[in-house]
Amino acid sequence: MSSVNKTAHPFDKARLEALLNRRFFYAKAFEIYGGISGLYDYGPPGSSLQANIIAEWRKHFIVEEGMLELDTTILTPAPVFETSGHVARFADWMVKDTVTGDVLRADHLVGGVLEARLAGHKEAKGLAANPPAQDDKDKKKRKKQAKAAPVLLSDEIVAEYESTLAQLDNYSGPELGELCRKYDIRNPDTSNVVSEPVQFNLMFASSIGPTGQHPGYLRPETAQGHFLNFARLLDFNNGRVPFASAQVGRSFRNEISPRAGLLRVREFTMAEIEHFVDPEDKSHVRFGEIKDVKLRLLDRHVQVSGRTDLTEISAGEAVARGIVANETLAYFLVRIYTFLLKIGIDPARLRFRQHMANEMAHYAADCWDAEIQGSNGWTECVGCADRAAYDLTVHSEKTGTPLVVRTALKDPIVTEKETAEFDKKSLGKTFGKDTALVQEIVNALDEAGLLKLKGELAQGSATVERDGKSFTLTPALLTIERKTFKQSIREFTPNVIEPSFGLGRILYLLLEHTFWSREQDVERGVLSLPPLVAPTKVLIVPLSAREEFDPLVLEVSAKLRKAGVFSRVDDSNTSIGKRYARNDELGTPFGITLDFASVQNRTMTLRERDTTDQLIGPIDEVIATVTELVQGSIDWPEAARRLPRYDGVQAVAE
Ligand SMILES: Nc1ncnc2c1ncn2[C@@H]1O[C@H](COP(=O)(O)OP(=O)(O)OP(=O)(O)O)[C@@H](O)[C@H]1O
Repeated sequence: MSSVNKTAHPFDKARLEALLNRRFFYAKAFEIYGGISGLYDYGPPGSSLQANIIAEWRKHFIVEEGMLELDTTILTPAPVFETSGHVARFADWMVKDTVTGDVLRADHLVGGVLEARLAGHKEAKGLAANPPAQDDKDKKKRKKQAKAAPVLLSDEIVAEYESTLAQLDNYSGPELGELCRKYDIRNPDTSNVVSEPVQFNLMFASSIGPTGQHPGYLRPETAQGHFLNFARLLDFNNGRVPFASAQVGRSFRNEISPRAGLLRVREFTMAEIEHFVDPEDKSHVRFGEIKDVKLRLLDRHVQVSGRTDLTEISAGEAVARGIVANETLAYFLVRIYTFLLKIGIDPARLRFRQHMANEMAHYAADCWDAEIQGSNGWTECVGCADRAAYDLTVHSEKTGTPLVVRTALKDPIVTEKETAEFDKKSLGKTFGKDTALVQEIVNALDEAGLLKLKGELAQGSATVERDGKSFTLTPALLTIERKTFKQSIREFTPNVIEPSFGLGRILYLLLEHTFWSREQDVERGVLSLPPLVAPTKVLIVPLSAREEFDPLVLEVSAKLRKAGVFSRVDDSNTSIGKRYARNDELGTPFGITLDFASVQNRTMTLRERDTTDQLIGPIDEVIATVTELVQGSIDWPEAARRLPRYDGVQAVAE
């Protein structure tokens, strides 16, 4: 079989972006009206790719883990986000160019400028270390580089910049303003000074109903829909925890200056899981199945020292050593990891980074982000947080709805305590309208207070007082006795562990990870998408448009459809090589060629995208083989053992 060199050409982002645009994976929305930053439409291959990622996500999480699926509304009344804290705190810091008024996100500005300076420093160091220019071309290149002004920095400043970058998510607005002044950070587009950072809430406000009587927001995450339905979900799950709910849906964030394509947009699809668990038992029944899987972790202690080296450690050890807070959180980190690998993310460019203590949401107990490395550096693609009992508690307090779990205790708790019992009739006769007040005073007493009162009553009478009024009690009105209580129900608010996926970020970085160009021709881009998520699984290519091919094309299409394999026919007038090249760009993993031999002998060839190797066999055998390839039950070397290699002339792609 042919070997493939996927790294013959360095990754070229511009080439990938041109491909994605040409093949309409996605494009700026409202383009003919000039477009709006941060809004994108997905075209046919992008939509299919996203749908296939979601289908696998549903299988991997909802089906495999028996989760409860939800589809809750996007439009949300304002009180929900007032209670959840989003109205007060779901905000970023922005600065304004003091001359042009351009708006920039403060942490991104600081990060971008410091990173550029460090890159310039590295370049300047490289230039200084280089031997003198060899020829005129080299001289010109050096001159051009010098113009771009890479500046050498002192070791001290390099260390300061690196430590600032490592903690960028930690800074408050005033601290970001201070950094801008200290390091003279200006708008890179204009070199103008920027204003002091001010907070900007990222939610899109709206109003519900014709008179605007219900202010609302477009949700910035799907999570609140899970929490508000908690009582129903718990009931659906027969009153027991742990269980998880899951939802795939749109979220909206009015990002300050979205500039990174699909990585930062204003409307995006999220897939979120809320796993409700007993706060006293965060073990996971299936932890044993995954405990030996190794993860690449960047924990907070490493980051504090400004380092970024990864610890490769099994999930079991990470929990045992207290690096990951509990089994359930570690279980989800592994499940996120296996999902991302399945859809084609390169494991060498995937890590889990722990949030620093003050970077976490104020209520979170621990938080890890699955970060994927791409041409923009490391990007958070999945947040995995232990949100403790925060959300259920605040919604319950606000609405008065109990959002708790009640479980029968195996060993009931037996307690003894002094208990006051009133003779209500006599009490009413004696104290009239003050009866309730007297009861309130006695009921508010603690154990010591009740014992004191009991002693006084044993002497004949006792006096209680409030607000200058005093009341005399006798054993005929009140008795205090020691009683035994048995508690057989435990009531608690569950904690929530939340894996939250941004599908657009994953999709774009997957495209980066799978893109390469053929060694012999850099123009021939390929997307090596796994069959599992590839938009089209099989391309059917009739050698010519002659009518005698039609029945075969129909037959093969129908048989693939019956086998559940999504195929497309390309009977355009271009050469077979061009048709395959086009589908390599679309990530189609397999191609079937129908030629004259197919008509005569009922054979057809099967091509694999990455190697361009071809096999040949009877139509039904090829269909059976490609079906298994698409299902992932066999790989290409196994297919090559089943079917003879084909080196014919007509159907070869090159
Ligand atoms: N503006 C956005 N565009 C695309 N995806 C996003 C955006 N904001 C968040 N996401 C996705 O949603 C996931 C969960 O959201 P979360 O609130 O944890 O992100 P975040 O910490 O606010 O992200 P960031 O710090 O990058 O703005 C993220 O891991 C990411 O994949």
